[in-house]
Amino acid sequence: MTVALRYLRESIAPLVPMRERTAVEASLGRALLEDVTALRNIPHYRASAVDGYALRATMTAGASPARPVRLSLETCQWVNTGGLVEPSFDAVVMVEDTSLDGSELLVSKAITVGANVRPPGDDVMRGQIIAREGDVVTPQHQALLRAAGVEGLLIRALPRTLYLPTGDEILPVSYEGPLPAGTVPETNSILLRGLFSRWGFPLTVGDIIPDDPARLRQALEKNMDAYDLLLVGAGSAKGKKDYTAEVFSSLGDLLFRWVRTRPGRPAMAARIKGKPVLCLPGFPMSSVVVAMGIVFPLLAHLQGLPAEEEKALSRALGSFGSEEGELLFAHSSPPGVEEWLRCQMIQIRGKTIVWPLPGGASSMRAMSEADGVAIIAEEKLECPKGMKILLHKSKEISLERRILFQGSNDPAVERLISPIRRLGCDMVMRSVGSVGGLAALSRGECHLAACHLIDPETQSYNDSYIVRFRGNAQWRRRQLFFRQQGLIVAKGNPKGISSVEDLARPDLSIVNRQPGAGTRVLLDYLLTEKNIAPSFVKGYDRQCITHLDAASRVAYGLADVALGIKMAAEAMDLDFLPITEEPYEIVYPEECHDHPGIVAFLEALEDQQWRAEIDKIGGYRWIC
Ligand SMILES: Nc1nc2c(c(=O)[nH]1)N[C@H]1C(S)=C(S)[C@@H](COP(=O)(O)OP(=O)(O)OC[C@H]3O[C@@H](n4cnc5c(N)ncnc54)[C@H](O)[C@@H]3O)O[C@H]1N2
Ligand code: MOO
Repeated sequence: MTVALRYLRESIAPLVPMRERTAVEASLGRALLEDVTALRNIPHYRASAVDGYALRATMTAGASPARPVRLSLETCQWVNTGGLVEPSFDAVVMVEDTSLDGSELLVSKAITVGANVRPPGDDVMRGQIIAREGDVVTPQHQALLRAAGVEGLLIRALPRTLYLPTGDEILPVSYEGPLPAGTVPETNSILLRGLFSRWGFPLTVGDIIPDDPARLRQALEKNMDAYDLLLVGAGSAKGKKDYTAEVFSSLGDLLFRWVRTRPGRPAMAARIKGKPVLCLPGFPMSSVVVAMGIVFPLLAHLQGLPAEEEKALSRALGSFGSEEGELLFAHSSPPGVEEWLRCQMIQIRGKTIVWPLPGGASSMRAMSEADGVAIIAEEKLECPKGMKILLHKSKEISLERRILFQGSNDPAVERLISPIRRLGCDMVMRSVGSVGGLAALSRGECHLAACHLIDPETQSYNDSYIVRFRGNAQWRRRQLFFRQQGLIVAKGNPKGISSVEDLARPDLSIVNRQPGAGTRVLLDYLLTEKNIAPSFVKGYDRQCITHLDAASRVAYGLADVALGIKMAAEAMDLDFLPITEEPYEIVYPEECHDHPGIVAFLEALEDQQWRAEIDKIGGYRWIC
């Protein structure tokens, strides 16, 4: 990316002249290109600084509370704060230092000439410099400039950018009705608009262009003169309809294609009529990476500003700063590319830990849940657990009030985040299964774990597992609720599934959960109970990590049945055959008991709104 950017800077000249005149009112956030002097004094007349009486100071000589001076009201004049002090007066006495006695004013304080009078130019003198070249206009500047009689400003002009989304499958977000299969709502322009607006640059979004090289060429030719930078969305890779490179080459010089950055690898740029034209790959995260890594610094270059590479990324992300943390687990970075990881961050036992979120360049969820990005250099391949990495933050996070939950996935617990936030704290979650959660807790890698693990020997839940993982540590336990586990099947149960025995039917396939998930332990227990070997269950090795994921695979016909909780079946409008009710329990170390996030978690469990929501969904029974 750095190389691509350098090449762009060398190939594209900054715009000249990059200056424009604008009204003060329209100048917020813009950079001034000249010093600005006041055109009038502030205040521009002699103004009273207080509510009181304007008079001549000599008239108050010797006045004190014990011996007030009596003045005829005719010799002074009431004046409000900010009011004009007539030339015949030279001071204002505060109303608190006076009292009225008929038509006379009793003044109980001696004042000096000029007291409580703001002379013209007291704040700003006409001709004085009140804003300087290089200042970025703030609301405070705007008020000052207008008060000083300034109307227009010479500011640095902004490059005009056009974004052209392309793709036969792309529909406007305003499309009404259910989206036909194979179509995608045009959301990349929403992302870009937001980024440009945060950065303070204008962005125009064009109509969606179908995958037709002639139409793309036409759109570029038509808009070339009106914009300083043109961005084409998608069509960058090797698809049968990826024409962007061909069109760029036919109109100008292709400067580069493919960058050593992931996501964003298929990015390309051309110089057409001396102007930069870039293609942002279609996947949302790829677009973001190219926008932040190339487009944002290019906008600065077009304005003739210095590169300031070390600050560019932080600014592109919103200037939330960066923080170092240790990797929660080992990560393998692909060879030959700089990798942008979307990460979350937590502080535990005085250590800051960071982990990349799952999901590729197409994952919009990972992109929006992340606290920021960490960049793994091209030459770095294996990143061991505990390796220090720098997270460039894209949001404000209060680490001391945030907890990490690892363990069994449960949609009701996921819904606790909002009540926890209402209490001023935060919780981030990793669904690593019940065993994974207890193991993470034993390693000090989370504040809170949750499990529902049946012991096949005793048929009791959790005890033996907790004893095994806890070792000598002190852990607190709390059962939250019972949840119904059962078979999730297609609506109307077309395959006539009725019991666990059916899972061995050759015409059925299941979707399972990952090893260590309580639901998988339960399935193994149920199969053993019925003497069914896993090898007889089709799909036993197909895994997913959440109940909703399992249910969704049944909904899309990718599996006939999954063991899971009722809530997931309901969410996907599927049928549910109850099998058992299990206790769901949370566990946390004694030392975390006073952590504000744990205190908030426990308080949130009493949240009536949350409980009512869960009751409405069904499949849960409260313990207390
Ligand atoms: N055989 C290969 N396939 C792909 C490669 C490759 O090297 N070889 N690269 C992959 C990478 S990396 C990326 S990134 C994408 C880039 O795709 P394109 O730029 O060609 O874009 P499309 O294929 O048209 O779309 C990809 C994806 O993004 C969605 N999209 C496109 N525009 C928008 C928009 N404005 N708003 C929302 N979503 C959009 C589009 O529907 C597709 O789902 O290629 C990989 N493939
Ligand atoms: O580089 Mo692509 O943009 O990995 O997704």
